Amino acid sequence: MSTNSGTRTGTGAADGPAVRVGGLSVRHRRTVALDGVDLDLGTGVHGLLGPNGAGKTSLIRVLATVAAPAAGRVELLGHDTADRRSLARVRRRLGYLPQEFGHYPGFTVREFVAYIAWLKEMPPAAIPAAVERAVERVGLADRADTKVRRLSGGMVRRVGIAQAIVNDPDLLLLDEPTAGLDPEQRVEFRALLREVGATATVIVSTHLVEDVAAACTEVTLIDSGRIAYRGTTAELTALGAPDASDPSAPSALSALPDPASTSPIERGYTAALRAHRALAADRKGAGR
Ligand SMILES: Nc1ncnc2c1ncn2[C@@H]1O[C@H](COP(=O)(O)OP(=O)(O)OP(=O)(O)O)[C@@H](O)[C@H]1O
Repeated sequence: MSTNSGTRTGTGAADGPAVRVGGLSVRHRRTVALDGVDLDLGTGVHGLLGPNGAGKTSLIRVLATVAAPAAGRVELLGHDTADRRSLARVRRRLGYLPQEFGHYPGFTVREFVAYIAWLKEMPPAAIPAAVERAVERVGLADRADTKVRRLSGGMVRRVGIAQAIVNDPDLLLLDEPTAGLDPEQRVEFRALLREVGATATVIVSTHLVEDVAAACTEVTLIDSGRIAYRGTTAELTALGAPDASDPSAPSALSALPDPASTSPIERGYTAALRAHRALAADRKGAGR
């Protein structure tokens, strides 16, 4: 199912979706990065796709509470983020890997992840075991005592993932997490995502549609600050290979990329984007 409303509720969360966003607008000076976005996201792994500059990072930064919206309502884990008093409570239950991941190169892997656990106000007695588990889950157990400055770029990225999951977050936000990971690590990482997404709400911004195909239950496609498509991964994939006799198939599918050089989900992505842009152009033409 595809919808432009962006409304899809949680899967089984008794207390409602972890993320509820209404009329969200984000600006960077005169640039409108997000324009009136409505979005509910519940338990599961959600892929956030879209072209460069679509607004993915802007959305993740607001959900991570590191940037404030220009307008709209953002409710995370049942708390309105406009209420400054509830922010600390929300942040304790958040995990966030920024696109530009800042770290302390002089810390060892273990020290750095423990430091983040402390910043997240985890009970001190629980920190050592939580750090070991997080470091192990990203495959860095044998590097736990290595200084971060001595790690490869992909390993540093994995430290970033470890610090994001150390507190077993209920809401995990990952901005381009697989950038720099080798194929073996990407496969492991996808398994980790699915594991975390079984009980938490995971939002992954990525350019790699194969990551989405392998790890995400649902996809949100953003284009020029608006929700262009929402659906399950299977639905987006099916959009790339429609039944030619289906009269409801969007005309945007008529000239999809060559199947020999693209995967079904890549074609689905292109189809969804084109359909959204055609609709937006029609609306603009009709003055709506
Ligand atoms: N600090 C900033 N100052 C000015 N404009 C910005 C800033 N950050 C983002 N923008 C603009 O906001 C829009 C959305 O950017 P954003 O980084 O959210 O997109 P994105 O989908 O994450 O892109 P990418 O896939 O390239 O990472 C773009 O037009 C971008 O140029």
